[in-house]
Amino acid sequence: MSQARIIDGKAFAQNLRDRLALQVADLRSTGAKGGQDLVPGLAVVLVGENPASQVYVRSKGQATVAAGMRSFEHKLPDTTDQATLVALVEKLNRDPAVNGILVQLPLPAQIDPAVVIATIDPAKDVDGFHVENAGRLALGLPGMVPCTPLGCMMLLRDVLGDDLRGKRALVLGRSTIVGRPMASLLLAADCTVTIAHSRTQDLPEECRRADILVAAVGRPEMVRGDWIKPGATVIDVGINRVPHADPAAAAEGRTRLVGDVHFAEAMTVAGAITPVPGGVGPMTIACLLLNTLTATCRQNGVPLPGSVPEADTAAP
Ligand SMILES: NC(=O)C1=CN([C@@H]2O[C@H](COP(=O)(O)OP(=O)(O)OC[C@H]3O[C@@H](n4cnc5c(N)ncnc54)[C@H](OP(=O)(O)O)[C@@H]3O)[C@@H](O)[C@H]2O)C=CC1
Ligand SMILES: Nc1nc(=O)c2c([nH]1)NC[C@@H]1CN(c3ccc(C(=O)N[C@@H](CCC(=O)O)C(=O)O)cc3)C=[N+]21
Ligand SMILES: [Mg+2]
Repeated sequence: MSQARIIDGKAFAQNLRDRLALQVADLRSTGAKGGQDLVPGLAVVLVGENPASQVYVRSKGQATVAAGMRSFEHKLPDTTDQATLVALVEKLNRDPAVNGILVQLPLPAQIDPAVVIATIDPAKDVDGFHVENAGRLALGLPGMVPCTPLGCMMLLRDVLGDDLRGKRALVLGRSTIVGRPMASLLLAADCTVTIAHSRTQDLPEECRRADILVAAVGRPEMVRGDWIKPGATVIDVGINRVPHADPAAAAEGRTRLVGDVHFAEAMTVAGAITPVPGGVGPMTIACLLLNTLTATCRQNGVPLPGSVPEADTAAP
């Protein structure tokens, strides 16, 4: 039986991070010569004690420092009110050492994420969640592109290159942070794009038509092998923690990560597929660093280093 190529997002992300670190070092010395502080700074704000969020925030901070950037972590209690968080974001907007701001989601129930995101200076919005950046992406204008879809797009370009053009792409999920921006990026890459969601009729059949399948539903292993077109490229965004496969381990409360795609089944049908873990997740973090570097260059009127990929939609 045929076996899909496994797309090594972890290795791709590490390679990108290595290149970004070289560019950050360059910027640091360029700035030092010109009396300018060009060291990219990323502020990450975490409200509450969600254990998964704590893990992500820690790994973002580590990746930021490893790339030679400055990391500013702000941890606020679960009981923080919206006005306090908005005031912190406004302070970060004014801080010239902070080039990128990320407010970790989800937020506690008393805080409206839309209000907080609207407060972030669009130029520092390295998540690309602000209405201005979302609108720019939808219109095909340059702006900050959400990290996860951007990372998916880099992997697709690596696998398919110019063959992306004209391909039938299906995005499963229509969230504002993954599905919708992903569809915009695929459209900008000249794919023929369908967006599917919980109201889609005959989802398996929609999936089977796709040359490119991007799954972002948050349902463990929902996409089965027989939903996939033979030879298709499958990008699995899902991060789902489920009980360990070994019943004894599961009984001890141990868990494992699975995607939204049934990986073993998909391996026998797809042409290429991202694993979970080690696929899209590491790309999200690398793209956060990329966006932080891009934001720093734009804020300081410095050209993007040549070897840094243009993170914009509009770029063909
Ligand atoms: N690797 C990474 O870096 C990241 C991974 N993730 C992961 O990606 C997944 C998706 O995240 P996110 O977009 O935030 O999720 P949301 O819950 O915001 O959106 C899920 C989408 O999937 C649709 N959906 C849910 N159930 C079904 C179903 N049974 N059939 C068809 N469509 C369905 C929903 O449809 P409707 O709109 O109709 O409700 C919705 O559009 C999660 O597993 C998340 O953990 C998220 C961010 C980053
Ligand atoms: N404002 C904001 N921006 C985000 O980008 C954001 C967020 N909030 N809230 C939560 C989601 C989720 N997310 C992930 C990032 C990295 C991995 C990642 O590195 N995953 C590893 C494994 C991690 C593990 O073992 O738990 C992998 O897939 O290989 C996963 C998920 C970013 N998010
Ligand atoms: Mg700076």
